[in-house]
Amino acid sequence: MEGLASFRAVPSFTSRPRSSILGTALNPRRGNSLSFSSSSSSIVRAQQMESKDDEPEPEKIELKIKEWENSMYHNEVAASQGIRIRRRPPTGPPLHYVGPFEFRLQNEGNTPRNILEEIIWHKDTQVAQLKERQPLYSLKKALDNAPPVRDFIGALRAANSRTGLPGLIAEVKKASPSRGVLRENFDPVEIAQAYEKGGAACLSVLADEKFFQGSYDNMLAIRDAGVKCPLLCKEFIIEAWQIYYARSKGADAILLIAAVLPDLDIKYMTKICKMLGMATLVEVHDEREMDRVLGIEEVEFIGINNRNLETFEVDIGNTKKLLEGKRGEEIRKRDIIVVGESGLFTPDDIAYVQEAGVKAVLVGESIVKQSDPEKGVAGLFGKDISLQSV
Ligand SMILES: O=P(O)(O)OC[C@@H](O)[C@@H](O)c1c[nH]c2ccccc12
Repeated sequence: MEGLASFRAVPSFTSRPRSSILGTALNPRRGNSLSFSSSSSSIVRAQQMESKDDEPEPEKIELKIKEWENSMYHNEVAASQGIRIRRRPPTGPPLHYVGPFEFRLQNEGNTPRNILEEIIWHKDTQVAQLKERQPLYSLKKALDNAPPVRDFIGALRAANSRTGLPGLIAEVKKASPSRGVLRENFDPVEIAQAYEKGGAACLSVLADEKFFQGSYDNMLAIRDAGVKCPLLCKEFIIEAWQIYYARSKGADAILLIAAVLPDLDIKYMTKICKMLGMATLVEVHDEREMDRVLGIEEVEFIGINNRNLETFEVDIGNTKKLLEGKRGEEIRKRDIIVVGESGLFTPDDIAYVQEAGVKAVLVGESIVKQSDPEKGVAGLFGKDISLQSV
Protein backbone atom coordinates (compact mmCIF):
# COMPACT_ATOMS: atom_id res chain seq x y z
CA MET A 1 0.00 0.00 0.00
CA GLU A 2 1.34 3.39 -0.92
CA GLY A 3 3.32 5.06 1.84
CA LEU A 4 3.81 1.96 3.89
CA ALA A 5 7.27 1.63 5.29
CA SER A 6 8.53 -1.41 7.00
CA PHE A 7 11.45 -1.36 9.36
CA ARG A 8 12.83 -3.22 12.29
CA ALA A 9 11.62 -1.52 15.45
CA VAL A 10 14.75 -0.96 17.44
CA PRO A 11 13.64 -0.91 21.06
CA SER A 12 14.96 2.12 22.82
CA PHE A 13 15.04 2.50 26.54
CA THR A 14 15.04 6.26 26.71
CA SER A 15 12.30 7.29 29.08
CA ARG A 16 10.64 9.48 26.49
CA PRO A 17 10.79 9.92 22.74
CA ARG A 18 13.18 12.36 21.13
CA SER A 19 11.84 15.69 19.84
CA SER A 20 8.15 16.28 19.37
CA ILE A 21 5.77 13.38 19.01
CA LEU A 22 4.39 13.75 15.51
CA GLY A 23 2.19 10.81 15.38
CA THR A 24 1.63 7.38 16.79
CA ALA A 25 0.84 4.04 15.22
CA LEU A 26 -0.53 1.07 16.97
CA ASN A 27 1.58 -2.03 16.89
CA PRO A 28 -1.20 -4.43 15.89
CA ARG A 29 0.22 -7.40 17.65
CA ARG A 30 1.01 -5.85 20.94
CA GLY A 31 -1.58 -3.13 21.22
CA ASN A 32 1.03 -0.75 22.45
CA SER A 33 1.73 2.53 20.77
CA LEU A 34 4.84 3.65 19.03
CA SER A 35 6.01 7.19 18.75
CA PHE A 36 8.14 8.43 15.93
CA SER A 37 10.06 11.63 15.77
CA SER A 38 10.42 13.98 12.84
CA SER A 39 12.90 12.94 10.22
CA SER A 40 13.80 14.33 6.83
CA SER A 41 13.78 10.91 5.26
CA SER A 42 10.63 9.03 4.55
CA ILE A 43 11.64 6.28 6.91
CA VAL A 44 11.23 7.45 10.43
CA ARG A 45 12.90 5.96 13.42
CA ALA A 46 10.41 4.52 15.77
CA GLN A 47 10.80 4.04 19.44
CA GLN A 48 8.97 1.59 21.64
CA MET A 49 6.88 3.46 24.18
CA GLU A 50 6.86 0.41 26.30
CA SER A 51 8.20 0.86 29.75
CA LYS A 52 11.74 -0.23 30.55
CA ASP A 53 10.80 -3.44 32.24
CA ASP A 54 9.21 -4.95 29.12
CA GLU A 55 11.73 -6.80 27.06
CA PRO A 56 10.35 -6.09 23.60
CA GLU A 57 11.92 -8.35 21.04
CA PRO A 58 12.81 -6.64 17.78
CA GLU A 59 10.02 -7.19 15.41
CA LYS A 60 9.13 -6.25 11.95
CA ILE A 61 6.33 -3.70 12.12
CA GLU A 62 4.66 -2.18 9.16
CA LEU A 63 3.95 1.42 9.86
CA LYS A 64 1.51 3.36 7.73
CA ILE A 65 3.05 6.80 7.52
CA LYS A 66 1.35 8.20 4.43
CA GLU A 67 -1.11 10.52 6.10
CA TRP A 68 1.24 11.63 8.85
CA GLU A 69 4.34 12.07 6.70
CA ASN A 70 2.58 13.55 3.68
CA SER A 71 0.67 15.92 5.90
CA MET A 72 3.86 17.19 7.51
CA TYR A 73 5.78 17.23 4.22
CA HIS A 74 2.93 18.75 2.26
CA ASN A 75 2.43 21.68 4.65
CA GLU A 76 6.15 22.52 4.69
CA VAL A 77 6.45 22.39 0.89
CA ALA A 78 3.22 24.32 0.39
CA ALA A 79 4.29 27.08 2.76
CA SER A 80 7.66 27.37 0.99
CA GLN A 81 5.74 28.07 -2.26
CA GLY A 82 3.56 30.75 -0.70
CA ILE A 83 0.49 28.52 -0.45
CA ARG A 84 -1.59 29.70 2.51
CA ILE A 85 -4.33 27.08 2.25
CA ARG A 86 -3.85 24.17 4.68
CA ARG A 87 -4.99 20.77 3.39
CA ARG A 88 -6.76 19.75 6.58
CA PRO A 89 -7.48 21.08 10.07
CA PRO A 90 -4.50 21.10 12.38
CA THR A 91 -4.94 17.96 14.49
CA GLY A 92 -6.39 18.23 17.94
CA PRO A 93 -7.19 21.25 20.10
CA PRO A 94 -4.85 24.25 20.30
CA LEU A 95 -1.45 23.15 21.55
CA HIS A 96 -1.54 25.62 24.41
CA TYR A 97 -4.25 26.97 26.71
CA VAL A 98 -5.93 29.80 24.84
CA GLY A 99 -8.28 30.91 27.56
CA PRO A 100 -12.01 30.38 28.02
CA PHE A 101 -13.75 29.37 24.78
CA GLU A 102 -15.43 32.74 24.28
CA PHE A 103 -12.04 34.48 24.25
CA ARG A 104 -10.41 32.15 21.72
CA LEU A 105 -8.88 33.78 18.67
CA GLN A 106 -10.90 33.20 15.51
CA ASN A 107 -8.00 31.54 13.74
CA GLU A 108 -6.93 29.38 16.64
CA GLY A 109 -6.75 25.64 16.04
CA ASN A 110 -9.30 24.07 13.74
CA THR A 111 -11.03 27.13 12.30
CA PRO A 112 -10.61 27.64 8.54
CA ARG A 113 -9.06 31.01 7.72
CA ASN A 114 -11.30 31.60 4.70
CA ILE A 115 -13.90 29.97 2.44
CA LEU A 116 -11.32 28.35 0.16
CA GLU A 117 -9.70 26.62 3.12
CA GLU A 118 -13.13 25.56 4.38
CA ILE A 119 -13.89 24.06 0.98
CA ILE A 120 -10.55 22.21 0.86
CA TRP A 121 -11.04 20.77 4.37
CA HIS A 122 -14.48 19.59 3.27
CA LYS A 123 -12.91 18.01 0.15
CA ASP A 124 -10.35 16.22 2.29
CA THR A 125 -13.15 14.47 4.20
CA GLN A 126 -15.38 13.96 1.16
CA VAL A 127 -12.62 12.42 -0.99
CA ALA A 128 -11.63 10.05 1.82
CA GLN A 129 -15.26 8.83 1.98
CA LEU A 130 -15.55 8.50 -1.81
CA LYS A 131 -12.30 6.52 -1.96
CA GLU A 132 -13.62 4.12 0.67
CA ARG A 133 -16.65 3.50 -1.50
CA GLN A 134 -14.73 3.26 -4.77
CA PRO A 135 -11.01 2.48 -4.35
CA LEU A 136 -8.69 3.44 -7.19
CA TYR A 137 -8.35 -0.07 -8.58
CA SER A 138 -12.13 -0.32 -9.07
CA LEU A 139 -12.25 3.19 -10.49
CA LYS A 140 -9.72 2.26 -13.13
CA LYS A 141 -12.11 -0.50 -14.25
CA ALA A 142 -14.97 2.05 -14.47
CA LEU A 143 -12.80 4.05 -16.88
CA ASP A 144 -13.18 1.28 -19.44
CA ASN A 145 -16.89 2.21 -19.66
CA ALA A 146 -16.39 5.99 -19.56
CA PRO A 147 -17.55 8.04 -22.57
CA PRO A 148 -14.63 8.85 -24.91
CA VAL A 149 -12.51 11.86 -24.03
CA ARG A 150 -12.78 14.92 -26.31
CA ASP A 151 -10.27 17.60 -27.30
CA PHE A 152 -11.03 20.51 -24.94
CA ILE A 153 -8.20 22.81 -26.05
CA GLY A 154 -8.81 21.95 -29.72
CA ALA A 155 -12.44 23.09 -29.35
CA LEU A 156 -11.32 26.43 -27.89
CA ARG A 157 -8.76 27.00 -30.65
CA ALA A 158 -11.35 26.16 -33.33
CA ALA A 159 -13.88 28.60 -31.84
CA ASN A 160 -11.26 31.34 -31.59
CA SER A 161 -10.31 30.80 -35.26
CA ARG A 162 -13.97 30.72 -36.34
CA THR A 163 -15.16 33.90 -34.60
CA GLY A 164 -11.95 35.87 -33.98
CA LEU A 165 -13.17 36.13 -30.35
CA PRO A 166 -12.00 34.22 -27.27
CA GLY A 167 -13.44 30.70 -27.14
CA LEU A 168 -16.22 30.51 -24.54
CA ILE A 169 -16.15 28.04 -21.64
CA ALA A 170 -19.71 28.48 -20.37
CA GLU A 171 -20.24 27.48 -16.76
CA VAL A 172 -23.13 25.31 -15.53
CA LYS A 173 -23.26 26.73 -12.02
CA LYS A 174 -26.36 26.93 -9.77
CA ALA A 175 -24.85 28.72 -6.81
CA SER A 176 -21.59 29.88 -5.28
CA PRO A 177 -20.40 30.95 -1.79
CA SER A 178 -19.74 34.47 -3.07
CA ARG A 179 -23.03 35.05 -4.92
CA GLY A 180 -25.51 32.61 -3.38
CA VAL A 181 -28.11 30.96 -5.65
CA LEU A 182 -27.69 32.31 -9.19
CA ARG A 183 -30.59 30.43 -10.82
CA GLU A 184 -33.49 28.87 -8.97
CA ASN A 185 -34.93 26.85 -11.85
CA PHE A 186 -31.66 25.05 -12.56
CA ASP A 187 -31.74 22.26 -15.13
CA PRO A 188 -28.09 21.53 -16.02
CA VAL A 189 -28.97 19.78 -19.28
CA GLU A 190 -31.25 22.60 -20.51
CA ILE A 191 -28.60 25.19 -19.61
CA ALA A 192 -25.87 23.19 -21.35
CA GLN A 193 -27.99 22.81 -24.50
CA ALA A 194 -28.73 26.55 -24.54
CA TYR A 195 -25.02 27.37 -24.13
CA GLU A 196 -24.12 25.04 -26.99
CA LYS A 197 -26.75 26.58 -29.26
CA GLY A 198 -25.48 30.04 -28.32
CA GLY A 199 -21.97 29.13 -29.54
CA ALA A 200 -20.07 27.98 -26.44
CA ALA A 201 -16.94 26.01 -27.41
CA CYS A 202 -16.76 24.13 -24.10
CA LEU A 203 -18.63 23.85 -20.81
CA SER A 204 -17.51 24.05 -17.18
CA VAL A 205 -19.65 21.89 -14.87
CA LEU A 206 -19.55 22.43 -11.09
CA ALA A 207 -19.14 19.10 -9.30
CA ASP A 208 -19.15 20.31 -5.69
CA GLU A 209 -22.52 19.83 -3.98
CA LYS A 210 -22.03 21.50 -0.61
CA PHE A 211 -20.89 24.98 -1.66
CA PHE A 212 -22.01 25.17 -5.33
CA GLN A 213 -25.02 22.79 -5.49
CA GLY A 214 -23.30 20.97 -8.34
CA SER A 215 -22.89 17.28 -9.11
CA TYR A 216 -20.46 15.01 -10.92
CA ASP A 217 -23.48 13.26 -12.43
CA ASN A 218 -24.45 16.46 -14.26
CA MET A 219 -21.56 15.78 -16.64
CA LEU A 220 -22.90 12.37 -17.59
CA ALA A 221 -26.44 13.77 -17.96
CA ILE A 222 -25.20 16.55 -20.26
CA ARG A 223 -23.28 14.09 -22.41
CA ASP A 224 -26.19 11.61 -22.48
CA ALA A 225 -28.40 14.45 -23.79
CA GLY A 226 -26.12 14.67 -26.84
CA VAL A 227 -24.28 17.92 -25.99
CA LYS A 228 -21.02 17.86 -27.94
CA CYS A 229 -19.11 20.60 -26.09
CA PRO A 230 -16.14 19.14 -24.20
CA LEU A 231 -16.58 19.35 -20.42
CA LEU A 232 -14.33 20.84 -17.73
CA CYS A 233 -14.93 19.21 -14.36
CA LYS A 234 -15.05 22.26 -12.09
CA GLU A 235 -13.92 20.77 -8.81
CA PHE A 236 -11.39 21.40 -6.06
CA ILE A 237 -8.81 18.77 -6.87
CA ILE A 238 -6.62 17.70 -3.96
CA GLU A 239 -5.86 14.07 -4.92
CA ALA A 240 -5.21 12.14 -8.12
CA TRP A 241 -8.13 9.85 -7.31
CA GLN A 242 -10.50 12.73 -8.19
CA ILE A 243 -9.07 12.92 -11.72
CA TYR A 244 -9.92 9.28 -12.43
CA TYR A 245 -13.34 9.79 -10.85
CA ALA A 246 -14.04 12.86 -13.02
CA ARG A 247 -12.99 10.96 -16.16
CA SER A 248 -15.34 8.12 -15.22
CA LYS A 249 -18.11 10.75 -15.10
CA GLY A 250 -17.32 12.04 -18.61
CA ALA A 251 -14.90 14.92 -17.94
CA ASP A 252 -12.60 16.01 -20.75
CA ALA A 253 -10.61 18.54 -18.72
CA ILE A 254 -9.59 19.09 -15.10
CA LEU A 255 -8.99 22.30 -13.11
CA LEU A 256 -5.93 22.44 -10.84
CA ILE A 257 -5.74 25.44 -8.49
CA ALA A 258 -2.23 26.75 -7.77
CA ALA A 259 -3.45 28.38 -4.55
CA VAL A 260 -4.16 24.87 -3.25
CA LEU A 261 -1.63 22.52 -4.91
CA PRO A 262 2.18 22.60 -4.67
CA ASP A 263 4.18 22.43 -7.89
CA LEU A 264 4.95 18.71 -7.60
CA ASP A 265 1.24 17.88 -7.30
CA ILE A 266 0.47 20.04 -10.36
CA LYS A 267 3.26 18.36 -12.35
CA TYR A 268 2.17 14.86 -11.32
CA MET A 269 -1.54 15.46 -11.87
CA THR A 270 -0.92 17.08 -15.26
CA LYS A 271 0.88 13.90 -16.33
CA ILE A 272 -2.05 11.78 -15.16
CA CYS A 273 -4.49 13.97 -17.13
CA LYS A 274 -2.30 13.67 -20.22
CA MET A 275 -2.19 9.89 -19.81
CA LEU A 276 -6.01 9.90 -19.72
CA GLY A 277 -6.19 12.18 -22.78
CA MET A 278 -7.58 15.06 -20.72
CA ALA A 279 -6.64 18.77 -20.75
CA THR A 280 -5.38 20.39 -17.55
CA LEU A 281 -6.40 23.97 -16.80
CA VAL A 282 -4.00 25.29 -14.16
CA GLU A 283 -5.48 28.28 -12.39
CA VAL A 284 -3.52 31.21 -10.98
CA HIS A 285 -4.53 34.43 -9.28
CA ASP A 286 -1.32 36.39 -8.65
CA GLU A 287 2.22 36.88 -9.94
CA ARG A 288 3.78 34.36 -7.60
CA GLU A 289 1.38 31.62 -8.70
CA MET A 290 1.87 32.53 -12.37
CA ASP A 291 5.66 32.33 -12.00
CA ARG A 292 5.40 28.98 -10.21
CA VAL A 293 3.15 27.54 -12.92
CA LEU A 294 5.29 28.88 -15.77
CA GLY A 295 8.14 26.99 -14.13
CA ILE A 296 6.30 23.68 -14.70
CA GLU A 297 7.20 22.53 -18.21
CA GLU A 298 4.15 20.27 -18.58
CA VAL A 299 1.74 23.21 -18.28
CA GLU A 300 0.18 24.34 -21.61
CA PHE A 301 -3.18 25.72 -20.46
CA ILE A 302 -3.47 28.46 -17.81
CA GLY A 303 -6.51 30.16 -16.29
CA ILE A 304 -6.22 33.59 -14.68
CA ASN A 305 -8.93 33.94 -12.06
CA ASN A 306 -9.98 37.56 -11.63
CA ARG A 307 -11.68 36.51 -8.38
CA ASN A 308 -9.64 36.13 -5.24
CA LEU A 309 -10.97 32.82 -3.89
CA GLU A 310 -10.12 33.83 -0.33
CA THR A 311 -11.75 37.27 -0.29
CA PHE A 312 -14.09 37.07 -3.35
CA GLU A 313 -12.76 40.42 -4.62
CA VAL A 314 -13.05 40.55 -8.45
CA ASP A 315 -10.85 42.68 -10.71
CA ILE A 316 -10.57 41.92 -14.44
CA GLY A 317 -7.45 44.06 -14.45
CA ASN A 318 -5.80 41.02 -12.86
CA THR A 319 -5.79 39.29 -16.25
CA LYS A 320 -3.98 42.22 -17.86
CA LYS A 321 -1.52 42.47 -14.99
CA LEU A 322 -0.47 38.82 -15.21
CA LEU A 323 -0.03 38.89 -19.00
CA GLU A 324 2.27 41.90 -19.15
CA GLY A 325 6.04 41.94 -19.65
CA LYS A 326 8.16 38.81 -19.43
CA ARG A 327 5.27 36.62 -18.40
CA GLY A 328 3.31 37.49 -21.53
CA GLU A 329 6.40 36.90 -23.68
CA GLU A 330 6.98 33.47 -22.11
CA ILE A 331 3.32 32.53 -22.67
CA ARG A 332 3.35 33.60 -26.31
CA LYS A 333 6.68 31.85 -26.93
CA ARG A 334 5.32 28.56 -25.55
CA ASP A 335 1.93 29.06 -27.27
CA ILE A 336 0.21 28.54 -23.91
CA ILE A 337 -3.55 29.05 -24.13
CA VAL A 338 -4.72 31.50 -21.44
CA VAL A 339 -8.29 31.65 -20.14
CA GLY A 340 -9.66 34.81 -18.54
CA GLU A 341 -11.90 33.67 -15.69
CA SER A 342 -14.63 35.35 -13.61
CA GLY A 343 -16.25 38.74 -13.48
CA LEU A 344 -16.93 38.98 -17.23
CA PHE A 345 -20.32 40.56 -18.03
CA THR A 346 -20.15 42.72 -21.15
CA PRO A 347 -18.64 42.86 -24.66
CA ASP A 348 -16.23 45.50 -23.31
CA ASP A 349 -15.06 43.04 -20.64
CA ILE A 350 -14.46 40.43 -23.34
CA ALA A 351 -12.60 42.94 -25.54
CA TYR A 352 -10.51 44.04 -22.55
CA VAL A 353 -9.25 40.56 -21.65
CA GLN A 354 -8.82 39.65 -25.30
CA GLU A 355 -6.64 42.72 -25.74
CA ALA A 356 -4.67 41.55 -22.71
CA GLY A 357 -3.93 38.28 -24.53
CA VAL A 358 -6.48 35.60 -23.59
CA LYS A 359 -7.67 33.11 -26.21
CA ALA A 360 -10.60 31.86 -24.09
CA VAL A 361 -12.91 33.04 -21.34
CA LEU A 362 -14.63 31.18 -18.49
CA VAL A 363 -17.99 32.75 -17.69
CA GLY A 364 -20.71 31.71 -15.26
CA GLU A 365 -22.83 34.27 -13.46
CA SER A 366 -23.51 36.71 -16.29
CA ILE A 367 -25.01 34.03 -18.56
CA VAL A 368 -26.38 31.36 -16.20
CA LYS A 369 -28.71 33.85 -14.55
CA GLN A 370 -30.23 34.94 -17.90
CA SER A 371 -33.76 33.63 -18.51
CA ASP A 372 -32.48 32.41 -21.89
CA PRO A 373 -28.78 31.49 -21.54
CA GLU A 374 -28.51 31.12 -25.34
CA LYS A 375 -29.32 34.82 -25.72
CA GLY A 376 -27.10 35.49 -22.73
CA VAL A 377 -24.12 34.27 -24.75
CA ALA A 378 -24.92 36.66 -27.62
CA GLY A 379 -25.35 39.49 -25.10
CA LEU A 380 -21.97 38.73 -23.50
CA PHE A 381 -20.15 39.03 -26.86
CA GLY A 382 -22.39 41.71 -28.35
CA LYS A 383 -23.08 39.48 -31.33
CA ASP A 384 -24.36 36.06 -32.34
CA ILE A 385 -21.41 33.63 -32.13
CA SER A 386 -23.44 30.48 -32.74
CA LEU A 387 -22.29 27.94 -35.32
CA GLN A 388 -25.11 29.09 -37.61
CA SER A 389 -23.87 32.68 -37.51
CA VAL A 390 -20.38 32.42 -39.04
O1 LIG B 1 -19.45 33.34 -12.22
P1 LIG B 1 -18.25 34.05 -12.82
O2 LIG B 1 -17.86 35.31 -12.05
O3 LIG B 1 -18.45 34.31 -14.32
O4 LIG B 1 -16.97 33.06 -12.66
C1 LIG B 1 -17.00 31.83 -13.41
C2 LIG B 1 -15.76 31.00 -13.04
O5 LIG B 1 -14.62 31.71 -13.44
C3 LIG B 1 -15.70 30.77 -11.55
O6 LIG B 1 -16.81 29.99 -11.17
C4 LIG B 1 -14.42 30.06 -11.11
C5 LIG B 1 -13.21 30.07 -11.74
N1 LIG B 1 -12.30 29.33 -11.04
C6 LIG B 1 -12.93 28.85 -9.92
C7 LIG B 1 -12.44 28.03 -8.89
C8 LIG B 1 -13.30 27.66 -7.89
C9 LIG B 1 -14.63 28.10 -7.91
C10 LIG B 1 -15.15 28.92 -8.95
C11 LIG B 1 -14.25 29.27 -9.94
